[in-house]
Amino acid sequence: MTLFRLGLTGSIGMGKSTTAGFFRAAGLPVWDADAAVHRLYSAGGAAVAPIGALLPDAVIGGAVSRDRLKQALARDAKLLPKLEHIVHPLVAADREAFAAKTVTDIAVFDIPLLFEKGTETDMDATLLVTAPAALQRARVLARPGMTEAQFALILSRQMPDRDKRARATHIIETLSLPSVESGVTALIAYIRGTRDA
Ligand SMILES: CC(C)(COP(=O)(O)OP(=O)(O)OC[C@H]1O[C@@H](n2cnc3c(N)ncnc32)[C@H](O)[C@@H]1O)[C@@H](O)C(=O)NCCC(=O)NCCS
Ligand SMILES: Nc1ncnc2c1ncn2[C@@H]1O[C@H](COP(=O)(O)OP(=O)(O)OP(=O)(O)O)[C@@H](O)[C@H]1O
Repeated sequence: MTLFRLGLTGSIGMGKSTTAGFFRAAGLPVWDADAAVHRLYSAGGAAVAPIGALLPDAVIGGAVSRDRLKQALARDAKLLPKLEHIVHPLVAADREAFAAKTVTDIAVFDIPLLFEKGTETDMDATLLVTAPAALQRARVLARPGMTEAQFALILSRQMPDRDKRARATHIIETLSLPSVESGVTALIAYIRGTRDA
């Protein structure tokens, strides 16, 4: 049976990592796009040399410095597409290597920018985790070092939750841990049921 790819996404603080944990607990492998970028940027990672060729200052001690990258991105609006041109094919290759060695029937791909970057076309279905705006806000502002201004800036750069809701195949409201756990169990059973049918 071919691998069923479930793309997991949601805006900041909506509960992607927590929900991914329930899929792992149910025995499904989870690929994490943010973790893949961290691997690619770390010493020996495949993104270090090409980013160093584009921006020598962004490499410190053999690894990409995210602070230096952010400073450079703030100075030059044309830099992000160039960076994406390097990073996105490497991220896609990491994802495909993971998929190739996966032996389960379903795998979960935790991708914060799933809809923003159009990656949903590589998925068999998408799952949006969401919550009321007030709950999202309370969760994010509870994080150490997070400010109202920073939260507003991050939100302004993400696709609005209502647009993500319109695009998603499945939606789970992350109101409580037990409700998410049962939502995950039901979704896995649903996907398996549709494949067996
Ligand atoms: C800009 C960087 C250095 C910021 O790193 P940092 O550790 O501070 O934050 P983090 O990665 O969690 O991103 C913070 C927020 O920025 C937004 N963001 C990050 N990359 C992008 C992008 N390519 N386009 C739009 N928004 C982005 C996300 O909404 C995210 O919530 C880093 O995100 C980066 O190198 N991005 C380019 C690579 C990329 O496209 N990554 C996305 C996954 S493929
Ligand atoms: N179902 C839930 N019930 C109660 N609390 C939750 C639930 N899901 C997430 N939370 C809480 O909300 C906060 C954000 O959750 P999480 O880190 O999973 O979100 P995220 O979408 O991965 O965030 P980010 O986009 O910032 O990486 C955490 O404090 C977490 O404990």
